[in-house]
Amino acid sequence: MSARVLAGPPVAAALLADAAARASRLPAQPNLVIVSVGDDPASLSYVRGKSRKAGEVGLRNTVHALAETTTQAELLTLIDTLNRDDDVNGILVQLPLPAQIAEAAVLHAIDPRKDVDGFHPLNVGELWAGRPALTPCTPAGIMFLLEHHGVPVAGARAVIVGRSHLVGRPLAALLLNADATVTVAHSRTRDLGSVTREADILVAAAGTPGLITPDMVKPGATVIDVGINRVLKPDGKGHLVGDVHPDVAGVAGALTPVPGGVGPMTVAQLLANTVRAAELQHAARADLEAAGEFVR
Ligand SMILES: Nc1nc2c(c(=O)[nH]1)N[C@@H](CN(C=O)c1ccc(C(=O)N[C@@H](CCC(=O)O)C(=O)O)cc1)CN2
Repeated sequence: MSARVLAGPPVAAALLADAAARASRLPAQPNLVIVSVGDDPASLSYVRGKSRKAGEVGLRNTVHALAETTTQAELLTLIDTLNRDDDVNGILVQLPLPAQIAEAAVLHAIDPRKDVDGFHPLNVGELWAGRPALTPCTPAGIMFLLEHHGVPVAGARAVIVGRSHLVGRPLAALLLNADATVTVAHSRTRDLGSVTREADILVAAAGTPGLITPDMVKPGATVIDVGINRVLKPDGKGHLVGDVHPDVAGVAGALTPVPGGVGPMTVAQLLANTVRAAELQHAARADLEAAGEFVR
């Protein structure tokens, strides 16, 4: 028997349709600013994809493509300008950044109300406290995908392989907030297979091609593959493969493909977060106006 395929694009389309409908009810089109630094081809391609999709759902957006040699001070100056601009609802800095720029300094500088990536410590703290927050896009997209496909989360044993700030850690908080019993495994976990075999929901986010093999999966489990690994196959061509070995399809109950699984959810969730940020900013302004406060 082969696992049910949890395809991303139709679910991403549903999320985008909802974001577009909510955006159309706002007094102004939400405005997203995307900042990239350097020439990494994959990053530039993700940025183009985000900008294109934003336009498709009716969001205003601007891309600042900065040179590889950009200094941290220059990037922080740009972020300060964007923070102060009331017409900007969302700010995203594409990762990774070149070595001369400290990622934490940049992510901490973004106004948490415009932090559509959900990486600012204030948003991270709210998420772990179980309160509403702007939430990192890949983990939030995975939760939407699970819900859309009717995968039960409450009471499920969830195992995440990978403890990154982009995926593993925030996804652990989201699954915990949704009443799953969560284990985070990583490169130092002993006997990884004995841990992963416990999982009703297994998330592979380690960045290691084919790490999860059929013997590591409980029969019938839902397996979410977050890996995006570019490898050279024997045919001499470059291919995109996940962290989950293809033979896992014979054991799992449901499986996300790579490509076409979690990746499209990341972009859709970014645009949903941008609309959410705009909604919250408009509501805060309306509250101030109702209280007779001066609003710029
Ligand atoms: N500031 C951020 N930087 C990065 C994030 C992020 O969420 N915020 N995530 C990743 C990259 N990423 C978005 O930025 C991203 C990765 C993959 C996809 C995607 O649609 N993948 C496709 C395959 C695309 C291909 O052929 O390369 C798929 O899986 O089907 C979208 C966005 C790191 N940086």
